[in-house]
Amino acid sequence: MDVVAAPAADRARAADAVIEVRGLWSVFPTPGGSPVVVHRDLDLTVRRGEVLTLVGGSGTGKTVLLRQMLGLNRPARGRITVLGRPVAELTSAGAAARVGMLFQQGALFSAFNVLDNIALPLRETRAVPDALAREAALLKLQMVGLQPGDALKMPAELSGGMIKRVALARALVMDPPLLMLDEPTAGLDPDSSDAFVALLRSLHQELGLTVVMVTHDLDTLFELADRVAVLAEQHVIVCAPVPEVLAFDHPFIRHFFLGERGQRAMELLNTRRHTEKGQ
Ligand SMILES: Nc1ncnc2c1ncn2[C@@H]1O[C@H](COP(=O)(O)OP(=O)(O)OP(=O)(O)O)[C@@H](O)[C@H]1O
Repeated sequence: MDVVAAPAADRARAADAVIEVRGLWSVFPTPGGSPVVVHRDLDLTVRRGEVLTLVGGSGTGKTVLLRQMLGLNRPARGRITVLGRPVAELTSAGAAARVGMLFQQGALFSAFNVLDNIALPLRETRAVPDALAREAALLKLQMVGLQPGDALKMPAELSGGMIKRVALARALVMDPPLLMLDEPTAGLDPDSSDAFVALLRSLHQELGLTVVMVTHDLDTLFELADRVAVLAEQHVIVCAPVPEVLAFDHPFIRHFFLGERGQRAMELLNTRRHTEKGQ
């Protein structure tokens, strides 16, 4: 029985995987010195429907890994598949229909108004008439909590929180099943950050998205993450729900989660959960 059951379980797990990273090596040359190995034989699986958060010390290669999972950086060695296909295919036209990306700074085009920024990925594919692209962009504008009256505003007129929302609407305009977020709350004040996290949480639930997120912000992590992948010593040392990660004995984990900052964030989260339960 076991002989038959094992491959079936493997197949089920593989079908559940939205991103698979196997045996990844990232190596960068240094001027005049020996090359820097950022990732060494790194494995990671992102499961359908989860919010997976990447954490690690500065320079451990979180952004490089995110860029590789988008097909923007080529690894020195290893295999990455996204939605069952080699990641290299993501650089082709129409990739925005499979993966939406929210870059750290929002990265809006300053010469385009809000609506045109959101519609851009749809227009680039030339797959739909312009009127439909505008309609889809307007729908996404409202989905991220902006008003129709914001459509004609220019990026320079927007607050930091609004820029993030426009960038999120653009990332979602082609209804991709997978969303990547690089430091989604960086640069936002605490209120805007809380509001943006609440928006991400409700969109994740409503749209059934799979989300990969890099963040240093513990409030954001505790609110959103189903699992946390910790990068250290050039690979993923643990990938699990927060309680299991906390039980993993490693200096980075102790410093990141259990230092003063981590204790504060956890207390805040527990108080919030307690209040929500009482309502
Ligand atoms: N194109 C490149 N050429 C050379 N080195 C690079 C390149 N891109 C990244 N690196 C190096 O790879 C390492 C990992 O960088 P990365 O930006 O992924 O770190 P990170 O974990 O995101 O750090 P942080 O938390 O500080 O943003 C760094 O040492 C960086 O200098």
